[in-house]
Amino acid sequence: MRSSSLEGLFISFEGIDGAGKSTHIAALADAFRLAGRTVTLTREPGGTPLAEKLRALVLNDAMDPLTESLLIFAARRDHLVSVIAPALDRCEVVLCDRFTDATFAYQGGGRGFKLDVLRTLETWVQGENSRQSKESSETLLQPHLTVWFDLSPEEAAQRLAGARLPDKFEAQPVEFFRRVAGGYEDRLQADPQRFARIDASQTREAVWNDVKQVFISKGWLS
Ligand SMILES: Nc1ncnc2c1ncn2[C@@H]1O[C@H](COP(=O)(O)OP(=O)(O)OP(=O)(O)O)[C@@H](O)[C@H]1O
Ligand SMILES: Cc1cn([C@H]2C[C@H](O)[C@@H](COP(=O)(O)O)O2)c(=O)[nH]c1=O
Repeated sequence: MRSSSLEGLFISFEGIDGAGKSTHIAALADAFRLAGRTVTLTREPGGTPLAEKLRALVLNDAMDPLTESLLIFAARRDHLVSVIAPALDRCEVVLCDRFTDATFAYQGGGRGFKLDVLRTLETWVQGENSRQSKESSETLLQPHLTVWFDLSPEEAAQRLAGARLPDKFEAQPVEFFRRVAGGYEDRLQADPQRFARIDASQTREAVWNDVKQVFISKGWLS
């Protein structure tokens, strides 16, 4: 496979827990490497030593939604300035397992936390000197593409049942994940050009074909 562009590419992967993101991110990384690109494979919350410490708190400790949102955005800021922005400046492909859409979906949709506060945090964290060379400080640094693995909460719960010990979010009821999915839908409606929605209820092979097709149609893989 050949990649047609040597611009930095920032791609995020989203979906409720168990939707099947992780299954395909590693395969995409391989496809981009085969195309001659350098890939930074990372995740949120996490991706730096500091952000991974914050991840452990967010995934395991009880806290109110504002505390949770502040910790997630603090982790994101550290991740952006020390990993994502430098990789984009080196024209790498950044594949990020979750990004800010997850905060709007989980904290905004799932927890019902104030969207205006999340928007303010998004502007602070992604707007200020996130990237040195290309973007102006007034532009929010957002993924070029967000791949949303769309799966019903019931199917996702079935896939996760017995697969691993559930963390704080995975232990939430189906109704929570219905609200999370609603949060993703709202983000897609607000910025449809950025999103590729994948029917994640298909077989692994069919999902992979759909994911690959999205990247081929953009000219990023062939
Ligand atoms: N298309 C599929 N059909 C059936 N099972 C699948 C499919 N894709 C993935 N799985 C299985 O579902 C489970 C969840 O997949 P995976 O870990 O990739 O999801 P995820 O979206 O990364 O979840 P999380 O965000 O919670 O880490 C795994 O056991 C995986 O093997
Ligand atoms: C980025 C982000 C994540 N979360 C939640 C979503 C998941 O339940 C976990 C991360 O686990 P994964 O196995 O790595 O997907 O964290 C969140 O609530 N808010 C966020 O912004």
